[in-house]
Amino acid sequence: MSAMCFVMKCGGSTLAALPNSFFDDMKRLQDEAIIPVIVHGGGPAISDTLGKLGIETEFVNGLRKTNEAVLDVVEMVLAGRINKEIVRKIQLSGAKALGLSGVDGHLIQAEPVAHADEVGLVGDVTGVNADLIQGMVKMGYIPVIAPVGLGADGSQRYNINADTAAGAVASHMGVERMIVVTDVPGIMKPVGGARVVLPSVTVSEIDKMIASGEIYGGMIPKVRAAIQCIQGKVREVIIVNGTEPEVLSRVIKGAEIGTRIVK
Ligand SMILES: Nc1ncnc2c1ncn2[C@@H]1O[C@H](COP(=O)(O)OP(=O)(O)O)[C@@H](O)[C@H]1O
Ligand SMILES: CC(=O)N[C@@H](CCC(=O)OP(=O)(O)O)C(=O)O
Repeated sequence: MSAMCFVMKCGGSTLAALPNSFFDDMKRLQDEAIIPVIVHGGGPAISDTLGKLGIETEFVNGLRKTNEAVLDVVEMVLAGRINKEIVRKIQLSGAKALGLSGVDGHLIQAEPVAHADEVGLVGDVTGVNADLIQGMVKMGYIPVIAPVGLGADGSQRYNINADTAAGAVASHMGVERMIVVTDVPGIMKPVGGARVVLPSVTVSEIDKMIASGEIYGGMIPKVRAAIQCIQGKVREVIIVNGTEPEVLSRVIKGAEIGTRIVK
C-alpha cells in the first residue's frame, strides 16, 4: 500500500495545548497509510528561552531578528526540545516518527532573505530534499521537521519562519494539501458585531484583508506561505485549530472545518 502524504504545520502557539487525542487521530491516519509530514514552529518557546538567557529579541515584519547567539537558541529549542517533544507524543500514540531539522541530510536548503540587512540570519528556502522525506514516509515514519535551514556552503545555518518552511516543503514534495494547525479556528472576519470563521478565501480576498488590517501578525506568514504553495501543485491549504476533536481526520475526509485557501 503506497502512502498518501500531506504537509502539516504545527504552530508554537498551540503545541502545548494539543490534546493526546490529536496524536491518536494521527495514529489512526497512519494506520490507513495517510502520513503527515510535520513542520513545526516554537516561536513562544524560543522567546521564553532567550528571555531566560537575557538575550534581547525583536521581530521585524513577523520575522525574528537573528544573529549567531539567537540562532544557537533557535536551533537548541526547535531542533532539540520542541522537536523531541513532538516525536515523543507521536510515539506515545503508537505511531512511528523521526525528528530532524533542515540541517540533517540538507533537508532544507536556504539563502539569506532579501532584507537580511534588517533581520540578519533569516533564510528563504531554495531547495528541499524531498527524496529523503519520501524515504522516511515509505518506511512508515512520520517526519517531524524543525525549520532551521542550511546554506549552499553547508556551514551557515538560517532561521526560517515555520509557515514559510512548511509551504516550501509542500511545494517541493508536490503534495495536494497542507494543513496549518494553530490556535484559532481559521481566518476570522468581523461580521455584524461578531467575528466569524471564513469557510474559504481566495488569494485576492486575502490581499484585501491584509491591506485592511483584518489579517495581521502571525496570520500574515501563514497566508503568504499558502498563496505561494497554491501557485504550484498544492490544491488547498486549510487553517484549523488543533484542539478541535479529530480535526485531522475530519479535514482529510473533506469536512467543512477551518478556512480553506484556494486558488
Ligand atoms: N483574520 C485573522 N483571523 C484569525 N487569526 C488572526 C487573524 N489575523 C491575525 N490573527 C492572529 O494570528 C494568530 C496565529 O498566528 P501565530 O500566533 O503566529 O500562531 P502559530 O504559532 O500557530 O504560527 C492568531 O492567534 C491571531 O491572533
Ligand atoms: C525567522 C523566524 O521568525 N523564525 C521563527 C521560527 C519559529 C516559528 O516560526 O514558530 P511559530 O510557527 O510558532 O511562529 C522564530 O524564530 O520564532
